[in-house]
Amino acid sequence: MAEARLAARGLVREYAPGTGVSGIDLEVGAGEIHALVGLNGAGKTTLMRLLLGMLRPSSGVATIDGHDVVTAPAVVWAGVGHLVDHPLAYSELTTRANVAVAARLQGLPRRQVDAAVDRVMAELDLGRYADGRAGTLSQGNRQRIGLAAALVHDPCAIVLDEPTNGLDPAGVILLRELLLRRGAAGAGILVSSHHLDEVARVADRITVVNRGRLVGELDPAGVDIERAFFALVHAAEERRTP
Ligand SMILES: Nc1ncnc2c1ncn2[C@@H]1O[C@H](COP(=O)(O)OP(=O)(O)OP(=O)(O)O)[C@@H](O)[C@H]1O
Repeated sequence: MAEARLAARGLVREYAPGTGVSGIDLEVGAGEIHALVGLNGAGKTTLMRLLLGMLRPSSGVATIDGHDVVTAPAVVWAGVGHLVDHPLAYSELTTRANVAVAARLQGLPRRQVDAAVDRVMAELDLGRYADGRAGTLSQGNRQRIGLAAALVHDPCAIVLDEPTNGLDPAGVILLRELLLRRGAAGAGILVSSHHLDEVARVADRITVVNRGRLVGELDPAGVDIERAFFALVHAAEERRTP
């Protein structure tokens, strides 16, 4: 069987008792869009940081294409794209220069950069801001730069934490189509969101995180996804009550 693009096995990372994540087993296969949903503070960002090697687990293993993230070689990281926390954009550089720098930092050969930058800027409708300094752009357009920077090198493992943050309805649709296109092309995509209806439109699987644990899955084709979400969360809370 093919290696999962992203996998967590028994991942634990506690900040203080009862915080962080615990006992996480998760896989994102090639061509799969896997969404994480959960209340504020549930542990989604922590899990994504562990999967990206930004945080060391207390125990357990995170892998990308079968490589432990702690020791994965550069060639593996060249196939990873992520946007976790705030989009990183150099405010004095133009939009185009920011995305080009990201492409180079992610190992794209110099001769491929211009075409890749053009392509991803078109995907995110950033063309009209290409020569504007990032520091002068709106929050939503800076988010688009962050997404373009994460995706410019055509990664096969993608991790996006609340990628619709700040996006207008047109941006949400562009992102949706982009994710579906990348998934269909074989990328494994892990995405978190608070927008259950939007998640249901793109995700193949939806996993619910509650108090640092995975507590169940939602059917993306289900009729009342909000109700199903709260049912899982409440059931998890009741199991915790002594
Ligand atoms: N650096 C840190 N130090 C201490 N506690 C932390 C730290 N980062 C996160 N936590 C705690 O770990 C838990 C999970 O936080 P995390 O940011 O992963 O949740 P989240 O699901 O991404 O939340 P949100 O939806 O609000 O973004 C919370 O209780 C949070 O307070």
